[in-house]
Amino acid sequence: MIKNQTPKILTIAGSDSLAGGGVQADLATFNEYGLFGLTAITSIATITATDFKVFPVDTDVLARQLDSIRLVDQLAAVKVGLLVNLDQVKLVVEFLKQLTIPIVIDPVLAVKEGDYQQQQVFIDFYRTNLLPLADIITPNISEAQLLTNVTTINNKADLIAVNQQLQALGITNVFTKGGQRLAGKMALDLWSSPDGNRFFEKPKLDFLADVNGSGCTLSAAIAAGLARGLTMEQALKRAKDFVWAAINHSVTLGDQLTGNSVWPAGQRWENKIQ
Ligand SMILES: Nc1ncnc2c1ncn2[C@@H]1O[C@H](COP(=O)(O)OP(=O)(O)O)[C@@H](O)[C@H]1O
Ligand SMILES: Cc1ncc(COP(=O)(O)O)c(C=O)c1O
Repeated sequence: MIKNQTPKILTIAGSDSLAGGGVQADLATFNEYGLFGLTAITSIATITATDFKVFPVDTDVLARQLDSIRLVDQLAAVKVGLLVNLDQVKLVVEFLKQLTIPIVIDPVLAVKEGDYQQQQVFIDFYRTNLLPLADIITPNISEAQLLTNVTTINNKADLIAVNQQLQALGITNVFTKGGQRLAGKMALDLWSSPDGNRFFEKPKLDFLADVNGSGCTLSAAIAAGLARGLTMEQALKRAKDFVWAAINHSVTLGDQLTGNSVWPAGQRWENKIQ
């Protein structure tokens, strides 16, 4: 048998039928990076014109998916997205503890697609037990606030303050996304590492009301870059450019849906049409 050594990468996340975010975005991103993507699905999210709902997968079913992933040799990295309840967090903590590969956690605790927000008891457990296992976490501003006692984030100094609190939890790298939520002409994010703070900025794409899947795509791209052997700095820079192109080429799904779904093929498509 010919051995195909394409690097393998895992996402543990929910399904998004509109395919802006969730495992759909993750797999599409992994493909763009030339990786073979595996999935452990935690939930099914449904987005309609009026609401965002999440239906958890049974704990046993998630456990079985993780058991089959354990049979896979040499995963190159893992990304964690939407986890829905404490049992899921506990399972994922035990799974991640056995790994020695880069772990990227996107703490999906509040989404712009609806009024979904996790309970405090969940957040407390998640913060103490799951997040310190990550090589990097990628909260948006709302999530960074939920995870700390910082109540307002309006500028660079606030981003630095919130990242400091998150690092104090034992998390080595924190990448907080100002994104669309932070006022200004630039989409500004802050990476804090043991070596200090570094801002990432790109012009804000203001042609649309909302972008679905930008956070999922960014974290998947960071994990993919690390799986490809990039340094953290290189992986972040590449991911920021990648998600910018994915937003720039996002797809309008229908007049009744407020946001576009990001398209991870954006950067490749850009190169093709130039
Ligand atoms: N309108 C935009 N134009 C350019 N970049 C954006 C825009 N909105 C978000 N981003 C970038 O996309 C990435 C994901 O951020 P964000 O959308 O805030 O995440 P989330 O989906 O978790 O809320 C960040 O790098 C952010 O700066
Ligand atoms: C399964 C799932 N995870 C995460 C998200 C968050 O997406 P975003 O990347 O827009 O933060 C969504 C949003 O639709 C989702 O459906």
